[in-house]
This record gives sequence, structure tokens and C-alpha cells, in this order.
Amino acid sequence: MIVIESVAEMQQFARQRRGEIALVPTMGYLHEGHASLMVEARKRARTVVVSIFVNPTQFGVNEDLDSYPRDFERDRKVAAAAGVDVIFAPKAADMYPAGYQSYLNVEGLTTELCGASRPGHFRGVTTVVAKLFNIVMPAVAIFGKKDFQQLAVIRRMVRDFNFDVDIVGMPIVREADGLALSSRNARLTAEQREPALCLSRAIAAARDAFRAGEKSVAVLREKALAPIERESVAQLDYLEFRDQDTLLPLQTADERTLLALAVRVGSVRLIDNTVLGEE
Ligand SMILES: Nc1ncnc2c1ncn2[C@@H]1O[C@H](COP(=O)(O)OP(=O)(O)OP(=O)(O)O)[C@@H](O)[C@H]1O
Ligand SMILES: CC(C)(CO)[C@@H](O)C(=O)[O-]
Ligand code: BAL
Repeated sequence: MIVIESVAEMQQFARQRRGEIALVPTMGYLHEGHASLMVEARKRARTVVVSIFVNPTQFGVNEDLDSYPRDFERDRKVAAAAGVDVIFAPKAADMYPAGYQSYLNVEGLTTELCGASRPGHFRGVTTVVAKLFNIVMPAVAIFGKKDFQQLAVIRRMVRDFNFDVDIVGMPIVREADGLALSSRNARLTAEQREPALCLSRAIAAARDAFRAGEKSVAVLREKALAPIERESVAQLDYLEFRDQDTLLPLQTADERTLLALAVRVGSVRLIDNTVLGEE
């Protein structure tokens, strides 16, 4: 496995391997969720590139850019164990040099859910992912469904801008007790770890009610909110039942309905989601 920091060097490498690269974009502090994406990438292409870049343009001014967890040496071991060929770890000054002025924005899909709570977030995500596609030139790029809206936005961007990249979405990897793996889990205190289960409990409550025949979104929402309201340390950002393609609100749920939620546990904002009829 090699580590490339320079954008120019990455592009030069990519030119030689064009058509045979699978890219896994990440912000580092790698865990089993990321590893599952790398394992899938390994199956799909001869060369696996993992990018590690805590992208400043997707963080709002009061967000956790500075406190975002980082540990390059640990990341290097996780990536090597997953059979990665190249870690691309650019510096912010190389990605956004002085005078930088260009941004890519998907409209519509980005105004709701996480986009409403984090204005400008998806503009930063699509900008950096478009740059990564141009630098790494992947034939396929692998993303996790934990960031369901991000995956929908990237699929839209690829269609609308005719990027020649196959987008693959992979299932959410969870801890044994249900907590979705996330780099930000590392910022939970010991006392916040148990209350953080309120997200997966909300999902379980909604799924149980749906399986028992409940279709009213108003009723399902009440059921899902209960585990969150029980935790004094948890503050709801949003909990929504949406059409999984358009992300538009629904009044009646079916098998394809997306339940997406974001909850602040102390100062740590966590997200989770499920499609009611899946698994
Ligand atoms: N538990 C998980 N299961 C599957 N994929 C995941 C999981 N967590 C993250 N990913 C995916 O890994 C990729 C990189 O995500 P990122 O580096 O932001 O990690 P993260 O753990 O989601 O961090 P954050 O704390 O920012 O939510 C994204 O495509 C994301 O959806
Ligand atoms: C896709 C991504 C790597 C872009 O910075 C980031 O949003 C993430 O880690 O999900
Ligand atoms: N996983 C999405 C990256 C972010 O929260 O900024």
C-alpha cells in the first residue's frame, strides 16, 4: 500500500490505471463501516484507492471541523488490512489553493433533512466528491447508506453532470447493541454511549409498529420519538419519514419508506436511518 499526498501525483497515478480504480471517499478515523466499503471495492476493481480528507468546505462555521477525530497511523493499518492499494491523503491547501472559487451544488434534494440543519454542507460534499472523481478517476465509487441523503445527492450529481462513475451504496454496519458505527462515536463520553442507542431504538420502534400493520406516519413518528424523548441528554434535530428517491414527506408509509433521523447526544450530532421494508 502506498500513501499519496499530492493532487498532481494522484492524478498521474490515476491516468495510468484509468478504468480499473475503485474509490472509497472518507474523512478518516476508519472503522468497520469504512472497512466494509473497502472490502466491496476490493471485489469490484483491480486498484482500490481510499481518500482520507477532512473536507473543510462541508463544515459550517460552528461545526466540529477542529474536533473531528483524526489518527492517520491507525487509519493506515485499517486500510492495509482491508487490502487497499493507495491512500490518497491530500492537504487542504492542495485541494483548495489560494484563489479557489468553484463549487458544485445539487439543488432540491439538499434543502431538507441534514441540508436544513447544516446549510452549505452538501455543497461542500458534492464539491469535494467531484474533485475526487476528477483526481482519482474511479470507474466505481463506494459510499455507505448511513449517510443516506449524501448517497442520494451524489447519485443525482453523477446523473446530472454525466460523471462516468458507478455509484455503489453499502448497508449500515452497526455495533452489536445497534449503534451505527460512526467516527463521531469516539467523541461520546462513557455516560453518553448508552443514551446514544436512542437512535437505533427509535428505528426499532418504528419498524416494529410498521410490521404490526401501522401505516400512518403520524403514529409511526410518535412511536419512534418515544425512545429519544426518554433520554435527557438527547436533543432531536429531525426524525422524518420520506420517499427514498425524492426525499419528500409522506403521510402513509410503505415498504420503501425511508425513516431518517439526526439526534444530538451532548455535543455529538449522530445520524441513522432505515428503509422500513428492508432486512
Ligand atoms: N456504519 C457505517 N456503515 C456503512 N458505511 C458507513 C458507516 N459509517 C460511515 N460509513 C460511510 O463511510 C463513508 C465515509 O464516511 P465518514 O468518513 O464521514 O465516516 P463516518 O463514520 O460517517 O463519520 P461521521 O462521524 O462523519 O458520520 C461514507 O460513505 C459513509 O456513509
Ligand atoms: C463523502 C465524504 C468523504 C466527502 O468529504 C464525506 O462526506 C463522508 O465521509 O461521508
Ligand atoms: N459522513 C458525512 C460527513 C459529515 O458529517 O460531514
